[in-house]
Formats: sequence, C-alpha cells, structure tokens
Amino acid sequence: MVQNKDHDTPLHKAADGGHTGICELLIRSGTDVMVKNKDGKAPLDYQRDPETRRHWKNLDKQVKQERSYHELMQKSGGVKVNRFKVFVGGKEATGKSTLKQSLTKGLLSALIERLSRRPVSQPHDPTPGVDIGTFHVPGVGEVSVWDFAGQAEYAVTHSMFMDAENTVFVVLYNIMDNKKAQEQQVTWWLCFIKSCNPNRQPDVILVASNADQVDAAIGQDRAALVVQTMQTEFRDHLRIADEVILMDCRKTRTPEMDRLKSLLVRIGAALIHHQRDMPKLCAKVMKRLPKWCKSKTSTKCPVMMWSDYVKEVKELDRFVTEDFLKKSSTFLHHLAEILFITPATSDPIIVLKPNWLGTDVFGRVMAPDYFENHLNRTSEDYVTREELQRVFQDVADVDLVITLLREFQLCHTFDKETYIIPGLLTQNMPDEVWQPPAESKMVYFGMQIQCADSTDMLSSGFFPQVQTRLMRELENRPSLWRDGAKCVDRDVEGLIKLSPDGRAVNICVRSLQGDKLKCGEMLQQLENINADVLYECSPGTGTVEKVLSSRALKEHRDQFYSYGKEEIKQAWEEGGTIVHRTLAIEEYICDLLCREDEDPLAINRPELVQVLRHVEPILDQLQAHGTLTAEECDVIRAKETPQDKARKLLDTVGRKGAPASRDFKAVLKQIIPHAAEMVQGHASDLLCSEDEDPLIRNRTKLIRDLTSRYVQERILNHLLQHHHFSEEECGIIRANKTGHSTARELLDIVGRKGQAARQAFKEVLEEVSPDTAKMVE
Ligand SMILES: Nc1nc2c(ncn2[C@@H]2O[C@H](COP(=O)(O)OP(=O)(O)OP(=O)(O)O)[C@@H](O)[C@H]2O)c(=O)[nH]1
Repeated sequence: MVQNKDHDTPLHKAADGGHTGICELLIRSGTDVMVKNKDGKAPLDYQRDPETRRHWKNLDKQVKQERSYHELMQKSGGVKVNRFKVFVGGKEATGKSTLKQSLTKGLLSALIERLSRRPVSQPHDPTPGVDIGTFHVPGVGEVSVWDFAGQAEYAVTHSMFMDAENTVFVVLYNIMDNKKAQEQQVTWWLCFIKSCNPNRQPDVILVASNADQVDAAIGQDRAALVVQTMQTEFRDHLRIADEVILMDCRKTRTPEMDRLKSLLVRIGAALIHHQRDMPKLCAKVMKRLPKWCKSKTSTKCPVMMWSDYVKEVKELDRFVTEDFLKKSSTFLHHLAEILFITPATSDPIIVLKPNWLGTDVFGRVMAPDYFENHLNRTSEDYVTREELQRVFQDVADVDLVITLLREFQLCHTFDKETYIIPGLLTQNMPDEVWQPPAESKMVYFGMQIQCADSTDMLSSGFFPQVQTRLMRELENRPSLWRDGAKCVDRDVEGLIKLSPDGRAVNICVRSLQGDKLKCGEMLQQLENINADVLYECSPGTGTVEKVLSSRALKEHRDQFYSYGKEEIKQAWEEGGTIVHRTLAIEEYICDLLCREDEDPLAINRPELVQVLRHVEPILDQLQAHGTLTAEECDVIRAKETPQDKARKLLDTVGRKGAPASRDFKAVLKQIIPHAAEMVQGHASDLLCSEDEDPLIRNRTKLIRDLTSRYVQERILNHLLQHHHFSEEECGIIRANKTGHSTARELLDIVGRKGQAARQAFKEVLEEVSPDTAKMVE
C-alpha cells in the first residue's frame, strides 16, 4: 500500500501498465483497489475490461471479508452454529408458501390432516417481499426458511439477501404450465441466484408443484426434462441436484416430501460440515436478536439505533469496542442475520429482522397501489413527504423510512420535500425526447452493456438504482422513464435506454457542437455509473461491452446496432473502416470511439494541434510513403489557419487506422520528435491493454473458454503427466468453487511457469479446444 509522490500504489502502476497478473497477485495480497492517487483515480479506474473490473472488485471484497473474519476469530474465538438456510423461490402462485407450510408441519398435524381428509387447498395469499422464519423441519432439523415473493415488483430487493452463505435454494415451478413458461421462470430464478453469488456454486433443488393435476408418468418426464435442461445450461455456475421432484405441495406425508427432506439433509450436512465457526460475539448477538426484537423495539419496526445497540451488546461483553462491534455486525449482515446499514451522515442503523425491510418497507414502495397516480408515472410524478408519511404511518417514522430508501438507492430528493422513486415509474420513454436535430454538426457515440450469455441477467433492481445514481451524481437533473433516462450537460446530451428484453443497456451521447471530448467524458461517467450499480446488485452477472454504430445513432434507427471490440480492433489494424454486418454500412473507426483513451489521435489533441504548426514537410513525407493521397494533402493545405491544417491532418490520418497512425508517428519522429511522443498510434493501445503475454492479453476470453470442468481436467491431467504441474498445484486449482475461478487459477499457475509448461498447455488445448489454443500463441 506504499504510495509514491503522486500517491500511486504499486497496484496503480500495475493496473496502468496493463499487468493483469501482477494486479491479481497484489489484490489477493490485500492491496486496496479503491485507494485514490493525486488525480483522484483508483487502480480500478485503469482497468477497462468490465469482466476483469468486476473480478477485481469481488476479489477485493472477498479478501477484506476474509481479513475481518480472521481478526474477529483471533480476538473473540469461534463457535459452531449448526444451522443452514433454505431459500424458496419461484414465480407467483407456484406453491412456495404451501410447500413451506407442509415442510414445517409436525407429525401430529400431518396425521390429523390426513385422517380428517379435509380439503388441503388454501386460497392464494401472495407473500409480500420475503417471509423469513426459523423452523424445526421434522426429519431435517432446525432450518431458517426464506420464502421469496414471486411477483416481479418485489424482486427489486430480493438481491439483498441472495448471497447468504450456507444456503440451499429450492426453486419451484408449476408442472401444469407449458414447457416454455416453465423454462423461462426457472431460468429467471437461476440467473438471479447466479447473479448474486459470484464466488460460489450454490446448491439448487428444482421442485415441480401440482403433481396431483397431472398424469404421474407424463409429469415425471416433463420434470426430468426441466432438471436436465437447467443442469446443462447452468453447469458451471450452480450445483443443481439430479433428483426429479414432482409433488403435491399441500401434502406433508408423501414419498416425494420424504425425498425432498432427505435431499435437504444431505446438502445441509455438507454445508454444515464446511461451515466455518462463527465469531463468538456474533453468535451471542444472533442468539439475542429475538429477545431484542420483543423488548427493545416495537413489533412494527424491529430497528435499533447504534447507541442502543452498543448498550445492549455491552451487556453481553462489557469490553467490546465500537470498531470490533462494527466488524462483527458486518459479518452478521453478510450472513443476512441482520441488516447493518451505515449511512454516510448518521450513526449506523441495525435492522434486527431483515424481512421487515424487504416486506413492510420495500414491499410497500414497490407495490404501486400504495401511492396515488400510479398510471404512467414519470420522474415528474414525485411522491411527497406527506404521502410517504401516510403510507408508512403504521410501520416506522418517515425519516427512518426515507434514510433506508436512500441507503438502498431506491429514492432521491432534490428538495427534501418531494421524492422520486424510480422503481415506481411506469411510463416508457416517449420517442419525442430523442429526435434528430436540425444541426448537421451533431456527432453521436455510444456503447452497449449486454448480458454475456443466457445464464446472465440484469436484475430487476438494476435500472431503478442506475436512475437514482444519475439523480445523485449528475450536475443537471435527468428525466426518467421506466425504461430510459435522458441527461444534459451544456451542449452534450446523454441517453440511457434499457433494451426491450431487459438484457442490455444502451448508452449514447451526442453533441450539438461536435465536441468529441465532452461526449467522451459523459459516456465514461454514464458507463461508470452503470458498471458500479451492476456490480453492487448483480456481482455475478457476466457482461460484454460493445460499441454502438454512430451512423445508426445519427440516422435515429429504431434499434441499436453495435460492433464487438475485437471486430473494431481488427478493422483498425486493417485500415480504419468497418462494415456493419446487418446494416451493410461502412463507417470510420474514429467516428465510433470518443473516449480519450480509446482514440490514439485524440489523446493530447490540443497539444498536437499547437505543435504541428508547419504541416508541409509532414504532408510531403506522408504522401511519399503513400499514407496520404495528393488530393488529401491538397484538402489539408487548403485550410486557412495552421491550427485548422493540423486538425484536418489529424482527422485524415485518424480515419486510416493503425498503419497510417504508425507511419504518421514515424514521420513525426524524424521531423518533430517531441510531437511523436504525443501520438499513441499502436493498434494495441486501442481498447485493449498493451501486453506481450497472450495469457494476459486474452485472459478474459481464455477464462470464458476454460470454465468447463471436463476441459480443465484434461488440461490438469496432461500437465501433471508431463511433470509441469505438481499434485499440490492441481489440488489448489481444483479447490476453486466455480468454473471461472478454477480457470483463473489455472491460467495464473501456467503463467508463472516457463516456456515448456506453456508449450504443453498449448498442446493439450489443441486437442480439447483448438480455437482456444490459438489464443495462447
Ligand atoms: N392442487 C395443488 N394446489 C397447490 C399446490 N401447491 C400450491 N397450491 C395452491 O396454489 C395456490 C398458490 O400457492 P402459494 O403457496 O400461496 O403460492 P406462492 O408461490 O407462495 O405465491 P406468492 O406468495 O404469490 O409468490 C394456493 O391456493 C395453494 O393451495 C399443489 O401442489 N397442488
């Protein structure tokens, strides 16, 4: 963490130089990814690849949690807690609450129910938010069961609880629904679970409800198909149990229920076996929570303020320091036992029952019926403080509600009287807010963040939170709609639009004055907000960044059209123009990229314009080399002022891609050497870090290609057999929980070996995955 005079840490330097492997090593060793240097930049700001950024953030979080855990254990010692959690998810009315009741029903009531032959159906009473309780499940033991509401509006807050450790996820679907609906619903929940659990492979049991409504054999076949399909789709991310469970959720004493229970026992035992001891103070606090709920808080609002909480904990341990208690509370928050909220402007708040926040607070905010005027709501239709007071009067003090909503980025106020809650917006963005302008000078740029594959999703909370951040961070108030946002900064306008299927977000910027640099600044700011929120609410979601076609944006086509970054890099190398596959239009690469660090001739452009006072000798040389044609040189000469000549020269060279930029740099080296330093004309500067090592240069793609366990095993066995890897190294690699982390470890270890090991790695890749082998050349 040592810093130089510019306040750079070694991690800043490594990240700036694109040394991804060294960065990984430093982060694993505990270097902070967020520490700022003199320019206000954190190491993370130097990493442009979103996948790697997210990986670094996750790693950083993991390392910090690990450190804090060890500190707690060292100071307070640990105890075993033999309890695991069962999360029950699935679309509305699939039988989640019914299953929970049947699971937890005691032997006696199950028998009475059976003997009395009473109708077991209950009317459907939707669960608002998350219903949590600790139950004794006969045949299983003490389990904390979390019943998640199936309605989409509540999903906004589900992600707060979804990454709890020691959890078995039960996902329900109705066997009576058609195959497509079943697959869509189950996929949605599995994507959601994956998106919240980046560092582990959670256990999932799929349960089909309504067995009583279908012929047993047909139902069994359908359910088996769902299990098989989902196992194939999510094999690298989730451990989906092989068992095909099709049941009548209303019944307790059935063979299917017994099978489900024994599965829970088996998975639960494995979780408890690997479960780490809990720091003693945390265990003591956890035990006291029900008592504090009863005696220290009102039943309607199980919230403690920091000073009361400290006082109570001091009764458990009178020597506890506030710092230690904060760390212990963060640990309990991580286990989702409490919510430990630390607002920037006030003391921490402790929510003793997390589901209270999910159900009574967020549940009400998200269910639009509580607020007036909910049809076609836009950001102009704010909620007043009085309205909030009315809606929450029987739950909590309005100031507390507002603090909580703001902490979870669910609302924003500009005047402390009116509140904008993006989750409530219902109106889609009207076409007229983004129309072609009269000015022809207008330039457009854009990028797209897209889900990487079918197992990824932008979770429901993502876009409303992006909108809250826009209101907080932009200088001018943005306009918001359900699926879009528009912002303005002087002559630059920005548009953020969610795709209709919710799987991509398009960000575009335009400038009336053709100001490319200002466009670049706004694009970067908007992209950072999107990337940060995505990390916070879906750290496990894989995304791909693309560049939007500027021409399609300018023509205001009804869809967004994009280019892959590799495609652009290749086109830049080959001459600077690119043809869109679907649109069959050609455009210049330099018209697509506006961020300073992406465009080699945009960096230092103002300085270059000043330095290139006499373009004549440069033009002669460039024409002699065939880089520029005589006509192009004439157009440049025809400009009136030296600055305009320089600008035209830079634009003309910039349009011709990497070869022309390299020639230009070489000519400058002879004529004005210090100007040559300002040109970053290497193609590899563009979009990707300049790294010699293919394992680093292609790391993201390699990781993606090497996530299959089968491929990994083939590689490990080969490297072991040829004595490049030891048993111990293979063990370290195999100990990783997910396919992605195993691939990363594998690449790290191969990367540290010599040429012979790399050659062997390439050989085995040529056998198992020839396309991947090309990337290590
Ligand atoms: N016949 C039959 N009815 C079922 C079965 N499972 C649930 N039901 C009925 O389906 C309706 C909805 O069940 P719930 O358990 O409330 O559904 P849920 O998934 O908790 O719904 P949300 O709380 O809205 O997410 C109730 O009327 C249940 O009695 C089943 O296996 N067979």
